[in-house]
Amino acid sequence: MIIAVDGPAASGKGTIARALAAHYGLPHLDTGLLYRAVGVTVARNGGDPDDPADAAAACVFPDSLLDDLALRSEEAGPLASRASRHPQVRAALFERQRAFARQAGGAVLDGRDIGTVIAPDADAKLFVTASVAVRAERRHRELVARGEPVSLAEIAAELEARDARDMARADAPLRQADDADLLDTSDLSIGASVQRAIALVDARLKDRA
Ligand SMILES: Nc1ncnc2c1ncn2[C@@H]1O[C@H](COP(=O)(O)OP(=O)(O)OP(=O)(O)O)[C@@H](O)[C@H]1O
Ligand SMILES: Nc1ccn([C@@H]2O[C@H](COP(=O)(O)O)[C@@H](O)[C@H]2O)c(=O)n1
Repeated sequence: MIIAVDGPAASGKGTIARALAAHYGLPHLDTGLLYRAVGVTVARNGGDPDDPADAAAACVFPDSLLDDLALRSEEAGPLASRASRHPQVRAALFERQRAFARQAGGAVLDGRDIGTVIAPDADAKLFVTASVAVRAERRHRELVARGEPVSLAEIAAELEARDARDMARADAPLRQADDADLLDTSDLSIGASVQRAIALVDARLKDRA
């Protein structure tokens, strides 16, 4: 069984994807981390994430980088978003994600193009969203707890700019797949969001049985 979870930045898709993976006993891949690894590698190489050659050269990185806390920083999101616009970067990361999705027994993947490009044949697809204000508050709380001093206004502006860039790119833009279920978590707790996600996936699986 393949479950695709897509949505804009800080919508809660990673939280939901991890919970679904635990619930159904499936492995989980946070595909945003791969793009964050590319963005951070470009920066560490002294390159420009807007330059296709610099970004493509950063697609080879050690797996250990995926555990680096720098990838979870506020700066890494925009770097990833800028690098991820280039078709060369998307092509370089495609097979790794596709193979993860197709492994025996299935998987849960979250990102921006899982339901549309990486696993268009997924058994269940969720498009997780929330208002910008709610997403900014959640991300702000997270960063403050980690000791990263960023203002709420700065976070909201960064989220909006990143979503606009992710939706506007020509290759694999952020969008809800035609057959994805929309899950707006703006007014839902984490627990309620997860319960709703499980109900939506169960309904899709029942339809397919
Ligand atoms: N329904 C919810 N209610 C309150 N907080 C939530 C909810 N869902 C997620 N959060 C919190 O919001 C923050 C962002 O959630 P999460 O990391 O799952 O989002 P994401 O969409 O995967 O983000 P990213 O785009 O950075 O990968 C986290 O601190 C998480 O604990
Ligand atoms: N499937 C994906 C996943 C991510 N991206 C890009 O990476 C950025 C960071 O992703 P997070 O989920 O960690 O926030 C994101 O803004 C996208 O530009 C992608 O293109 N495709």
